[in-house]
Amino acid sequence: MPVDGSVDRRRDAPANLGNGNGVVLPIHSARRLRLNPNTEHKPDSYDDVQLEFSPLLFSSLERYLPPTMLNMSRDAKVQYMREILMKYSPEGERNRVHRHREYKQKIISNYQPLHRELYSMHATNFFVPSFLRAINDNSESFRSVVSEPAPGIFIFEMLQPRFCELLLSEVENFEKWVCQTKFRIMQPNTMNKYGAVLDDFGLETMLDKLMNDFICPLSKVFFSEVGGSTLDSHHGFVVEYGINRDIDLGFHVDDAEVTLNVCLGKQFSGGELFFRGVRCDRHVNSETQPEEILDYCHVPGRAVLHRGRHRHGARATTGGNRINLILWCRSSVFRELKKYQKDFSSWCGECQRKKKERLELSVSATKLELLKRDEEPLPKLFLSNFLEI
Ligand SMILES: O=C(O)CCC(=O)C(=O)O
Ligand SMILES: [Fe+2]
Repeated sequence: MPVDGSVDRRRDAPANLGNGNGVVLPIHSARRLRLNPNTEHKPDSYDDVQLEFSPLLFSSLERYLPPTMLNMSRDAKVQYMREILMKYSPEGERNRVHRHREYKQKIISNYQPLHRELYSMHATNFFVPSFLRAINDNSESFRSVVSEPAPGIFIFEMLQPRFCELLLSEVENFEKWVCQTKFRIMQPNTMNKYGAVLDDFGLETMLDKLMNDFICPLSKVFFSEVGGSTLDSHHGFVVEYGINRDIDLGFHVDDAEVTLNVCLGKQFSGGELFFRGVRCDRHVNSETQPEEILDYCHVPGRAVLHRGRHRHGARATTGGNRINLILWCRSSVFRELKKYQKDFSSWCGECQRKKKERLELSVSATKLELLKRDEEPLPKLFLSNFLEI
């Protein structure tokens, strides 16, 4: 925890521009964008286009193009869409995204993956059967494999030991390459110095599938009030603790709506996660209530799923090495809507507590008022109205 005991707010990790939701404003009256996307249209792929916006954004926006433009050349469509996007994205942000794309491209075209099978989703090789079954069935069957030791913290067996081994060895191989080539890589976030961003060396597509097909079904059920039904981008990384690595992790909230944290191994002691209740921006440093305290011991292969705003930290890893896979899942829709709201009592523990307090106060004030009225003779009109009801 920082010296003043406050919660660290993590700086935005490399932002993904999302899937283009909301970029549907008419620009030229002659060539207006559609209000609703043409879901039947199969957009072009823009993967090879080296521009300041994500290729996915172009593909999504293409569905909103005026019908007359759909059969135009890809270059013409790019030019038109880029003009629109430039109007909505500040220059600093565009440059940052552009530089980050170049950085990733440089890594991906030089780094030779060790285990290619990790780079696309092979669900039956990655996940334990109980998890797969629960996802494939329905929301009722999640409940049988998931435990909830404190409200909003869900624990379940997720990854096969073999998958954990392969991922650990891929990360080791990547770090060896970084060391040999002296490539300067970005740290996973503002607080973890050790570890690597998996999205940056080619695992982005696989992690996107992990979020969409395996985390979204759970977060729709468990976290719908914080954007769990509209997750549309992620930041995926591993964190490493032990000797010559990070020791612990201070009290913080994640830059995520929903966080998946799975222990990959290896052997370690200590490193427990501690949770202290969910908070909105305004209440992030408010007191913890006794019922909000939970300590959790990591077990390899086992996952913890929680709201990004659930305040937490990790205690010192006192022996061995601990490596965890973290997937911060974000919802651009939720972030946009949040700007217009003040009351977060559907998920912030402190907003809830304050609301309850206000309600109790107003109930006792009403009771007092009624008692006072009881003592006075009731006016006729009031009495007859009352009797009619
Ligand atoms: O070390 C852990 O398990 C927690 C990591 C974490 O909270 C984070 O990276 O956001
Ligand atoms: Fe975290």
